[in-house]
Amino acid sequence: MSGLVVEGAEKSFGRTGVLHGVDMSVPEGSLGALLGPSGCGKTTLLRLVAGFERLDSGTIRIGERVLAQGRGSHVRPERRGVGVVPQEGALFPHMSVARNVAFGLGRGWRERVGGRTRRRARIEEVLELVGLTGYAARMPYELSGGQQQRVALARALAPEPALIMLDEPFNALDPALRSGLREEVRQVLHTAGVTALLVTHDPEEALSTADSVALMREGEIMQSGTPREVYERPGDAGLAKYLGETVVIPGELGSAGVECALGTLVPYTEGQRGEGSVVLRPERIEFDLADEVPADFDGGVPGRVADVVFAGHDSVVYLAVDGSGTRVRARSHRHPAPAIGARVRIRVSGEVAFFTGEAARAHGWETRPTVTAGHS
Ligand SMILES: Nc1ncnc2c1ncn2[C@@H]1O[C@H](COP(=O)(O)OP(=O)(O)OP(=O)(O)O)[C@@H](O)[C@H]1O
Repeated sequence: MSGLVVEGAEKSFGRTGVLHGVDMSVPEGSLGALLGPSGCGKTTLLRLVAGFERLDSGTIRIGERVLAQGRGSHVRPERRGVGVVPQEGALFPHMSVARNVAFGLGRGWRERVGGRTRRRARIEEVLELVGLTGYAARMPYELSGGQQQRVALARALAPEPALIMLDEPFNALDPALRSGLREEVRQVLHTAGVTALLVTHDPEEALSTADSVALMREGEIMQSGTPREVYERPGDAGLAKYLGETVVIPGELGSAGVECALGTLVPYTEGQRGEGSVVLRPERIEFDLADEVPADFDGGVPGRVADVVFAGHDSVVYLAVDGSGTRVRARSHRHPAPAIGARVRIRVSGEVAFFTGEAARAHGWETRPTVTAGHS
């Protein structure tokens, strides 16, 4: 295995502790995302891995090759075999695309093979990889923002690095371009088979692009896993809210499961017995119109449609649970959308999160609308 491994990384600037024992890994040939809100320490970790900053303690290695260990051992950035695609303005404006891409190719690449230099062949190879064959003679100002980022990626890939890091690479692009380029970059990295780390504060970007996600908060990795694992099984309420829309309702954990307004639900968390918060995704709340349910069906809880909001490809449906004063937000693909006032039976599919104490708090860094059950 020669993926990236970070163990116990600590870093302070003066008296300000920024990283507090970061453990993270990206398996060889995969794309990992380092995801967290602004100021949590992502750039600091990227700079430590690239060798632009020195560790206070901990280890950074690629496979068995140690790049940095504590304050003592520090391989110089140019010897690390780590490529970085910076945020924006990444290209040298006075150099052609070919010269930009060739920038990191040292002497070894001047050797001639079959009548042309390895350098020339490599430039063509990486430009083809990023879909820019024929652009070698162009100047950066002749390219769109998306094309410039693809050249920056080609430049980082050219010297065949052991690791490539992308620092918020899509930030400067308009949203319409972003998702297309993300998908292209994902494919280029997989085709190249290079180990890569995407640094971003955008949950959707991390979840849709990476093979694995490490969630950073205040200088610590709070949770790591596949995008599906961290989205479906967040480690606390704050992480749940940061990663997507949530429904939060009060509940109590007993021997049969969590008792709450939506019935007795099965928790995946190992919460303590007693009162706390049930946290789930709106798309896990399902409902049937009461007149479609057989009279003897007693699953779910009864309620009514309190409101319906058109959301393009689906609808947001607010459901009021009978006798509890609880209103929850669900999503529905029904056409036509259910009528306001319609009687329903509400069910929850799968397991839910149940958090108590500190884990139930939101930490105030969620980026998405939170729908806490209100009273109707
Ligand atoms: N050279 C430095 N000297 C002093 N403080 C620093 C230095 N670099 C970073 N910091 C501090 O470390 C903290 C983390 O910064 P960092 O840039 O790593 O966060 P980030 O998660 O990358 O944020 P962003 O997404 O906004 O770039 C911040 O409080 C920042 O002010």
